[in-house]
Amino acid sequence: MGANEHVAIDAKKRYQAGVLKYAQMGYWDPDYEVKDTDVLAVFRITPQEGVDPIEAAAAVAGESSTATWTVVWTDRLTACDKYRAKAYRIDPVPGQAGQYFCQVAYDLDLFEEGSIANLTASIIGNVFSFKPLLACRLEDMRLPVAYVKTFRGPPTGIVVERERLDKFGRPLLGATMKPKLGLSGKNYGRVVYEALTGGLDFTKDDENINSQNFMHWRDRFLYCMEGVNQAAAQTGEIKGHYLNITAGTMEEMVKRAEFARDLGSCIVMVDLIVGWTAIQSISHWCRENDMILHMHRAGHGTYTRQKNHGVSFRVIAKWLRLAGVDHLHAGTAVGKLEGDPMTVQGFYNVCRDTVTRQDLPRGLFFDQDWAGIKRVMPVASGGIHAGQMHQLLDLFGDEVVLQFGGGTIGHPMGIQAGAQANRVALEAMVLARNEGRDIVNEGPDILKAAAEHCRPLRAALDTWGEVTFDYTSTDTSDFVATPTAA
Ligand SMILES: O=C(COP(=O)(O)O)[C@H](O)[C@H](O)COP(=O)(O)O
Ligand SMILES: [Mg+2]
Repeated sequence: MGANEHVAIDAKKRYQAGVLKYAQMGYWDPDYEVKDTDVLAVFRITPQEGVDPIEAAAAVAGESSTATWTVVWTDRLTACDKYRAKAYRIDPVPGQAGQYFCQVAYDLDLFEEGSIANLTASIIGNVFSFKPLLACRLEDMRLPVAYVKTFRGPPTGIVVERERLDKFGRPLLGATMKPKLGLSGKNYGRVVYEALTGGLDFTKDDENINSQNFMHWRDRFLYCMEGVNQAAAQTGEIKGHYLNITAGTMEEMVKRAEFARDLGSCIVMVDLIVGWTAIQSISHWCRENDMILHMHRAGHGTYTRQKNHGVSFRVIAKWLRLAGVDHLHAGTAVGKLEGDPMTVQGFYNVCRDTVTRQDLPRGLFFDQDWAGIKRVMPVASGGIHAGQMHQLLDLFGDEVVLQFGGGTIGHPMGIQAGAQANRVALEAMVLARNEGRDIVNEGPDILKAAAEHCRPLRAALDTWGEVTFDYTSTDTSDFVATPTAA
């Protein structure tokens, strides 16, 4: 390696035709002073054998901002010194030979206001396929206040959602319809009705239910809203069903959203796979129409789970808060799907904080000021049951929707009993916590005591009490000695 390979080349030679190292082109600047208005990103890079890590970091900065593989004289027609992103820091990943965290600063002028599509086209546009890197992962971002303010964020937010629902001081309860596919509209609506009358606040379409032949979307909407309205009338509580409006075109999504609104639904749902622009459009629609927007993160595991390559879910959560969702699936830690407890708590902080603080054991590299945009209600869903209520309340607190799909509908005494078991378990645990009891250690006893007066809860504990999903987590912190266990 030449002595000056990391130093930006002399101004006179800088724009001569030919190939220079990215560091020599000015994309590595260890003395760079980060500005409050800069967009910051931290990437985990694994350079190929023999590739200099600093040059790899400079290449990431270059290819995610202005550079290409060779010098171009047209740089000189631009404010290129400003527009060039700067890799300014590189650290070996603790305990992972060959991996480095590199930090890159981007000038605010590089980004269009209010467009996640534009942000992502730069930050994750090309670099993840770059040949000198074996792998690359976007670990975290710091979005400056000036940039955050160009987004409208969640249309409803946690405070207004609770006011509309008139429910306070406890997590909300939901259930995903099962089986995921195949029910007719009438049977489906019956499941909604049973679950809501049993004590849940919400029921939910599954990610892959749209408008298949066994149940067209209008049937689903009509029967679900009949269930919602009947349950609300019978219980005296406000109820909702997340009507999934995911469809093949934006026009069709809006058509379905309008029908949901006209039927009196308080909430609609989309899947992450509809894409950033569609999410922002439907978020604006929800704001105009006073609707809560539920986001199912379908598909995320394809690129968020493996630590060496992809995009961390904490970054996806940040983008989704800007794009404007009210509910976001953010993991359970104890359930059937990937989720290291502290890593998952980091996702929850991104959703719920007014200012998120740097917290390396939870995977948060930066302080993030949310500049007053509303907070997102995280959703814990995926293989959870009443027997885990103490763990869920301890891990996530009150501002969360706890969603038990199989853990409601699979109850041996029926769906309504399944919902009752969850509501009683939740209320018993919230009461115990409020009385100052140690719910982590006493949780199983608190549940047993509540079950003495509630046969459905007893049956739930007998059926699922011993069910756990004890597997090693993949997406764990690099800054704690041993991965945390639930
Ligand atoms: O259908 C379910 C859960 O059903 P059940 O409660 O029967 O397991 C959801 O799609 C998952 O929660 C998604 O996972 P995540 O929330 O992690 O994105
Ligand atoms: Mg599902």
